[in-house]
Amino acid sequence: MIVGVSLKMYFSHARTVAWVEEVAAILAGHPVREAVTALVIPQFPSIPACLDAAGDLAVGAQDVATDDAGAFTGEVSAAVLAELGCRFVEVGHAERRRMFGDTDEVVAAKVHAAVRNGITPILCVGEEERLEPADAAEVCIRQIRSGLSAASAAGIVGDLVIAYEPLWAIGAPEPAHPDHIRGVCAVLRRHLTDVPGQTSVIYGGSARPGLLTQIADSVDGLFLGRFVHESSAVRDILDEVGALSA
Ligand SMILES: O=C[C@H](O)COP(=O)(O)O
Repeated sequence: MIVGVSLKMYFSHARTVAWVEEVAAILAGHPVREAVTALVIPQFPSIPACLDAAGDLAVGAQDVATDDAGAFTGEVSAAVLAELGCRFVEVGHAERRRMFGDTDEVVAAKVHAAVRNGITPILCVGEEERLEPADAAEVCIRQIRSGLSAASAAGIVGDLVIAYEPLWAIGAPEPAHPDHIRGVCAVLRRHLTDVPGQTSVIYGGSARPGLLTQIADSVDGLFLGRFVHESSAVRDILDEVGALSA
């Protein structure tokens, strides 16, 4: 099970590090600590301090450059993220696609940059408007094929996490209905059996404690945001993982 958290741009640096220290302590004392991949994705400047405080928590980045080095002012390369110790990088989040112009081509180049530097991409996919699960899955599969196209053309195989995040459920009062999530993610999982490397499907979009229990047969974990800003909510989710595996 993957329990991933993006802190987006919500916290100060001090609060980010304090949150990571709290969650690292919760994880260290939890019986499922060896059965989960728990990861936090802070803002770029907080990454080194988070790595120092993370314990068994993995640390990721919220975005990555398409190129590894050169005249790309303001960008952050996968090479440097790998050098620091980041194991994951988020690519193609809806907010990046919508607000910062990350096209399908850019997303594919960023996935390629991550995998050629040994970092696992968390490729975010999801439909914009509410659709039936089969139609939503079709949109997502198209985004997955496109997102993997550059890495595949280069013959690079690496681990891959697909974050299924229907856009209408991000920042919403409620997550998508469990039946919808299960319907889409089951199709995505079947599709990924043909993709080389270790693949996982996690759900994000107003995810919170209690959801995993309802969708655990169809997902490999959660991608969380606002609803774990209180670190104790991470303990609740780890407890769910424990109950599910009991
Ligand atoms: O990266 C996380 C997702 O976009 C979900 O965020 P949210 O749970 O705050 O809606």
